[in-house]
Amino acid sequence: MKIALLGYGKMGKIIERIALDRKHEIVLKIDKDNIHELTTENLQQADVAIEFSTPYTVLSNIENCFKAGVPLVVGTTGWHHELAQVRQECELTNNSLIYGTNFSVGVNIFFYVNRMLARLMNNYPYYDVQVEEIHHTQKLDSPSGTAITIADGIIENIDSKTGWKNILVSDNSTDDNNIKADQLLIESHRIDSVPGAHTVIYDSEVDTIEFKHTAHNRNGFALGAVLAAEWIQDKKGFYSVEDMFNFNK
Ligand SMILES: NC(=O)C1=CN([C@@H]2O[C@H](COP(=O)(O)OP(=O)(O)OC[C@H]3O[C@@H](n4cnc5c(N)ncnc54)[C@H](OP(=O)(O)O)[C@@H]3O)[C@@H](O)[C@H]2O)C=CC1
Ligand SMILES: O=C(O)C1=N[C@H](C(=O)O)C[C@H](O)C1
Repeated sequence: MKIALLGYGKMGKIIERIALDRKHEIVLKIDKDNIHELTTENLQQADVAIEFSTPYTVLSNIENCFKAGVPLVVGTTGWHHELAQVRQECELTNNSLIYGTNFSVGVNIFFYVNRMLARLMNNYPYYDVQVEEIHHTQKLDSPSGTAITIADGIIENIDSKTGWKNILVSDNSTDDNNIKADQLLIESHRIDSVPGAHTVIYDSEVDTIEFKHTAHNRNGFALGAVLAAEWIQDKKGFYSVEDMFNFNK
């Protein structure tokens, strides 16, 4: 399979290594300094594009892939408020896209069990629940996309929570730290070099239950993105990583 990498930072470089190990070919690498090479003609050399750039650049990269008619894996986070519009455009133009806040197998198992756990905990309303995420200090978005997916899985299943609120603990400028009872707190921490850790905490007067995923490195995210590229290359339509893992089947 011929792959175009849109974003050649921490993730792009690991995706390249894993794609080559799996006998794929990298035909285009786009980063900030060679963005002029992102032409329809160059994109059309690829069977699939894998996008891990920034929340500010992802939408125009998606647009360019739609114009070129190249199937696309989007791992970038921080743009999902635009999901409905991108989906509509993908379907109208008969293109293909798979997106996910986290492509690792372990986190997708975590997402699934998180929803089941929330359904169970809804019967025990004396436990309050919150989400904690820790990432490296270069991360541009907060809360993490993964934390938002976890929070959505809780809010869908716990009657007492109707929305989430983020507090970036290292950000001293946050002065509104009041959390209402129906808000799910997502606490974000930024610590040098941490690839990503997410914890769901159920706390009562008598005990605490913690459910935690820790990424030891970025290899799991990158392998998942390459698997997604293999999965999407001959499909049409708009998919999430959940469609690929399909744990409910
Ligand atoms: N879904 C998942 O499984 C995962 C998602 N992510 C997400 O992926 C994204 C990238 O993460 P990561 O690789 O760690 O970040 P990096 O900052 O290491 O890499 C992003 C790269 O994109 C480059 N870039 C800037 N503008 C453009 C553009 N217009 N087109 C293409 N590339 C551009 C940046 O260049 P420059 O530095 O010169 O600006 C940088 O090299 C983030 O949103 C992160 O949250 C991360 C891990 C897993
Ligand atoms: O920026 C990162 O590094 C990561 N971003 C994704 C997110 O926002 O959830 C996935 C992973 O946690 C690493």
